[in-house]
Amino acid sequence: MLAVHFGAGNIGRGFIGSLLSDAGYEVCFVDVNAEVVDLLNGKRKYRVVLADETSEETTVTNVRAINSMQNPEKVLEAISEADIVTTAVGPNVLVIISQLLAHGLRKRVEQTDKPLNIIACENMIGGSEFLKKHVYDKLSNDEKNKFDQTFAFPNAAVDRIVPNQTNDDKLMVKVEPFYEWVVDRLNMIGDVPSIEGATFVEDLTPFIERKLFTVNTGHAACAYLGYLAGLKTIKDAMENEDVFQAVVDTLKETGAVLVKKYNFDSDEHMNYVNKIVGRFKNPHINDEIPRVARGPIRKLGPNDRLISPAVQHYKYVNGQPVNLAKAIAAALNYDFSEDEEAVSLQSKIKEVGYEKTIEEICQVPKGHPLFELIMQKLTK
Ligand SMILES: NC(=O)c1ccc[n+]([C@@H]2O[C@H](COP(=O)([O-])OP(=O)(O)OC[C@H]3O[C@@H](n4cnc5c(N)ncnc54)[C@H](O)[C@@H]3O)[C@@H](O)[C@H]2O)c1
Ligand SMILES: O=P(O)(O)OC[C@@H](O)[C@@H](O)[C@H](O)[C@H](O)CO
Repeated sequence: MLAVHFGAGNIGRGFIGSLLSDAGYEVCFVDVNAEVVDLLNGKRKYRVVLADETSEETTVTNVRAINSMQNPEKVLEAISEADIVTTAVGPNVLVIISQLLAHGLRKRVEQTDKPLNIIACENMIGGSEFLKKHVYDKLSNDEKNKFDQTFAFPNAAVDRIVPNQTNDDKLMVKVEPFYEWVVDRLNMIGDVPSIEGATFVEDLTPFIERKLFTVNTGHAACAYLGYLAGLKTIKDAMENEDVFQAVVDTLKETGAVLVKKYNFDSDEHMNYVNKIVGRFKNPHINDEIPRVARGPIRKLGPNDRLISPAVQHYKYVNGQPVNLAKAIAAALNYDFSEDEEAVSLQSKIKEVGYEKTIEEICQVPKGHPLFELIMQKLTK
């Protein structure tokens, strides 16, 4: 069995690649990082180390890699032979890989009608659907019909904190022990694969919203408020009393939305929240704030971890999402000079002001109560 996985980065090697290899797949990574590709092809294995008191180590074997810049035709071949395709490249890069994927799938349908699932493992709602849209934009109507019979793009939620790696062994990945991979079973094609550690569910929406609006909202609040407080890592920020309290209060707001919307048991949800807060405090992980804060324009988008739960708060809960608004204001002020999106966000604010930026990037119109609340937090 062959798995083609786009993105041999933190989550690609540290989570998805590792689970797929354990499930018996040969994992063929596709990446543009020549160093990582060459190392994977040289060693054909890498180490995954748990970030806890055990430092338990496993070796992921049966792996290889293709440099998609140098050898795009090899990627097409691999896609033709694949039993599953997965990605963990970041939402913006999905648009870029959709070109090669479309070519690969075209080549594949000429050779076989074997069904194939393509699963985007990104932190976004509807990631695989988004990738499908970009692939389908490149197809004729005939091709679209053929693809509909053969390929599926089930959405997924992925959860495992994998910080940026600074190990001497460039392939080794240090990961937290916790992980969760949930895939939308109803939108799959063919047999559901047997992958230990992956869960296939009939309704993904509660899972992805619970994950994104708890783990990622909490993470984002911690990172943006921690950055403004001059702190360096997520753990440092969680040790700061004000940031810690703001994270907990923000998660109470998203929790209220989720409990009401999905009828979750509120005690069980609080246990979930407490577990996540514990994960942020993991002393064995050195997760720097810029990794978690990366891409503030994406994170301030209307369907992402800050704006979506804040807007939904008005629908499902009485009262105002004051803590979410505080985190949104902190995100708007994120000015880290090494983050491209932070730089363009700040120049946009300078050029058109906060009001237009909130309307255009967050898509919260003037007149919406959230708009006023964010403006209040910005001037405080
Ligand atoms: N790290 C985590 O804790 C974590 C957890 C859950 C989900 N995710 C999600 O996984 C995705 C990847 O995150 P990450 O932390 O692994 O990032 P990363 O930067 O470590 O990995 C991304 C990889 O994609 C590669 N890449 C870039 N352009 C490419 C292209 N055109 N073709 C093929 N590969 C390309 C990069 O070289 C890199 O190896 C993101 O959507 C992120 O939100 C991350
Ligand atoms: O990957 P991003 O940029 O969407 O978000 C940064 C972190 O919050 C994220 O990578 C978490 O570590 C991960 O989602 C945990 O499962």
